[in-house]
Amino acid sequence: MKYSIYQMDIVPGNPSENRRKVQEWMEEEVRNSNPDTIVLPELWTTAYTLDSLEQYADQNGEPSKSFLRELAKKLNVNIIGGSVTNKVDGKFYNSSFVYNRSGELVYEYDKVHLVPMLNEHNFLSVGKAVPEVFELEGVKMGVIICYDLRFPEVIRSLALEGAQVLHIVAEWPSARTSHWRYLQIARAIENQMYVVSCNRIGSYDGVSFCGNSMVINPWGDILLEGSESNEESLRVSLDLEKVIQVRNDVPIFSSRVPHLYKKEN
Ligand SMILES: O=C(O)CCC(=O)C(=O)O
Repeated sequence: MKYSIYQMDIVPGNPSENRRKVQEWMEEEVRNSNPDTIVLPELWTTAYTLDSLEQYADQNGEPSKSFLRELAKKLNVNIIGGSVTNKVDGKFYNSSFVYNRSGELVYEYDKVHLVPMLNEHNFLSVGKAVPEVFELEGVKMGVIICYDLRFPEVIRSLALEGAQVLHIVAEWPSARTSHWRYLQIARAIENQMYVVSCNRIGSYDGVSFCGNSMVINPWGDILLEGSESNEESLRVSLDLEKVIQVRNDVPIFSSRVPHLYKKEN
């Protein structure tokens, strides 16, 4: 499966300008490298303009859903649609939408781990369910949003449900770049899955974001890594046989002893 990742800078509080940027980039990217799947970053329509949610957030996923659906169909490409702020039943969520190349909404997820360092609880609601597995081109995969990366239990559940690829859409700050990099490598090794991440670059409100979007194979090797501060298209092909090979070589899943693990509340 061929991927293109858009490590983009985001214009704060300007959804139509960000949609214009994304559309232009996608059209050029599909023309130049014909990927199967495209990945966008977290909150790519607005950046972290959480104090203006009423003004800029989607309503019931619109217009982002229509925008992504039409592009997926027109360009014949799967889209892991980063995430957007989204108002549903009077509450705001940080929501991710996944479309297949026929323009079908394959999966949607509202971020469940809200970030205390960004006061997300003051603005956003917790999603109702942890991430679940979906399929693109017959491959089982998952998507998480930024801070979710710190919660290995959620990613383990995806692996146990059969996910072979984990996507991470993010606005991860430069202040914690080392956590961003090491946690992704750890998640790839411990779950023996590909990790494909898309982080923004640039800054907003005094916070700079670290880029370093990554593709890591199930052995923990970094196949590709973005720069810290440039807008870039990152391109890679995933060999999914590698997942099976690593899981055979070091068969951690059959070594688990779940009956001995403590049940969590
Ligand atoms: O966990 C972190 O250090 C960053 C998380 C974050 O910025 C986010 O979830 O948007």
